[in-house]
Amino acid sequence: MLSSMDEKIVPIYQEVLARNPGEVEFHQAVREVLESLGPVLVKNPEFAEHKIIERICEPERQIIFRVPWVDTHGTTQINRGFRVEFNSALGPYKGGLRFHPSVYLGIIKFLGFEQIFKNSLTGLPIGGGKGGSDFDPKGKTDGEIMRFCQSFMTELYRHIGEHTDVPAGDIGVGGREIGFMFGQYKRITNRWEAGVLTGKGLNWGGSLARKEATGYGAAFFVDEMLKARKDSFEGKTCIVSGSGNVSIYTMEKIQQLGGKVVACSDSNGYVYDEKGINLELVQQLKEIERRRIKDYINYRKQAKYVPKGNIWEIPCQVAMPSATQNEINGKDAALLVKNGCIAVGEGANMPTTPEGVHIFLDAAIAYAPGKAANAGGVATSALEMQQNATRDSWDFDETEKRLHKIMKNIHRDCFEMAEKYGAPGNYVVGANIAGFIKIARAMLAMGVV
Ligand SMILES: NC(=O)C1=CN([C@@H]2O[C@H](COP(=O)(O)OP(=O)(O)OC[C@H]3O[C@@H](n4cnc5c(N)ncnc54)[C@H](O)[C@@H]3O)[C@@H](O)[C@H]2O)C=CC1
Ligand SMILES: O=C(O)CCC(=O)C(=O)O
Repeated sequence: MLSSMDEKIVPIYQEVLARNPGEVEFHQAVREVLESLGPVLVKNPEFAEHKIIERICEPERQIIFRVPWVDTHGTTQINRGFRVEFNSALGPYKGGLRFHPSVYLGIIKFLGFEQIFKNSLTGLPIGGGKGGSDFDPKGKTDGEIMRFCQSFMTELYRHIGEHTDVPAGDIGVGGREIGFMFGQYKRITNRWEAGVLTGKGLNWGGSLARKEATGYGAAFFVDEMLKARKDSFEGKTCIVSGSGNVSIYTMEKIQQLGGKVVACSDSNGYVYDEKGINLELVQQLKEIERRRIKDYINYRKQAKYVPKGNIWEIPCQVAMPSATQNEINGKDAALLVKNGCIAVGEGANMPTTPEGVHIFLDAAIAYAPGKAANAGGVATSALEMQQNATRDSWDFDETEKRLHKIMKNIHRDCFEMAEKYGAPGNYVVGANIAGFIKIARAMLAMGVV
């Protein structure tokens, strides 16, 4: 248990378990939020009276659809597509699309649920949603990726729009996939509607700094936590798991802030480079050539590759999990703390198991949950929507400056809310309550809908 759940909230959680059987990741995400909300109901009994928590736990709409496509051998393939439109109290549904073989409804619902609170924390007018497919992009040709994306959009297009629901990328969905989906949306609807997707290419409606935003934002958030403890990244040894979009730009910003990243990974293993990870090499291997991280050691003699290794065994002062859910378990968390880790910032969504979170909180290290630390990505997506709506485009520095300010504000709100609710330094409590209260007030104002 992270902490005990308020007795008024226990039946709500039990109802969530009964209504959503087998969706373990969704249960985990709901429980983590509900465990923080007891004191909020004491101060705001109207939230209980109007069943705000029960309503937030039930998606407004869940769409599941067939995605048929033809592979390079002429064989028909069938995948399943999802879009969960979770909560639109604060704005159009907003959240990424994940293409990964592990995707099923429970994963999309956990991500969509997290997204509601994260988007609220940004202070920008965006509701929460998430989507994706069990399609595996690994090893597919560009032609196969294009045909899959076109088929996916051939159903999704009728549910999305700049004022309705605005998807973006997540695991397995980057600039290439967003391009194919935008092209198909434009073709079907006969509309050049920039605001329907974010993460677009820079010469057709995308925003500078969106690609970097999640990673930069996560590093900014950790920098704020360190500053609150009169410390900084300067000279710190850091570990960043993954080697995709979030990981690469987390590493870049850590290096700019004076930290030294010594290891990163992919789903097959990790590389350790005592001289510091060479980012240009990782970008070349992963972003351009789409190769495995093990190839890194072919170009850096002192580096070593550990197949199936556990990256959290490497001693570090700052850990930033940036790959996938539940990648840090209780044992990993205990080892990190024992090895001298003083700060953990989650670039990924829910990368730490409940046991791991409990260990970080008990050890009183600076621990930032994903819904706060990785909010810079979706925040910059909202900035992309602002630029699209005004047919404007800002330069990199301007956009990064806005991102930085948003992350500082999220840090301040979480920090102050944790203090106000009697849990100083607990960013889990701070993020859950700060995110929840804004949505709850909006839902109350809008009546029973
Ligand atoms: N792209 C975005 O803007 C945002 C992404 N996130 C979260 O960040 C995480 C990473 O997403 P992206 O970087 O966008 O995806 P990506 O597809 O660009 O990269 C994912 C990376 O994680 C690695 N990976 C996957 N499973 C792994 C495992 N079991 N062990 C080690 N490495 C593994 C992959 O090899 C790849 O390097 C996800 O949890 C995602 O939900 C959160 C906020 C925004
Ligand atoms: O930019 C977006 O809309 C979504 C980013 C995302 O998927 C996330 O925050 O987990």
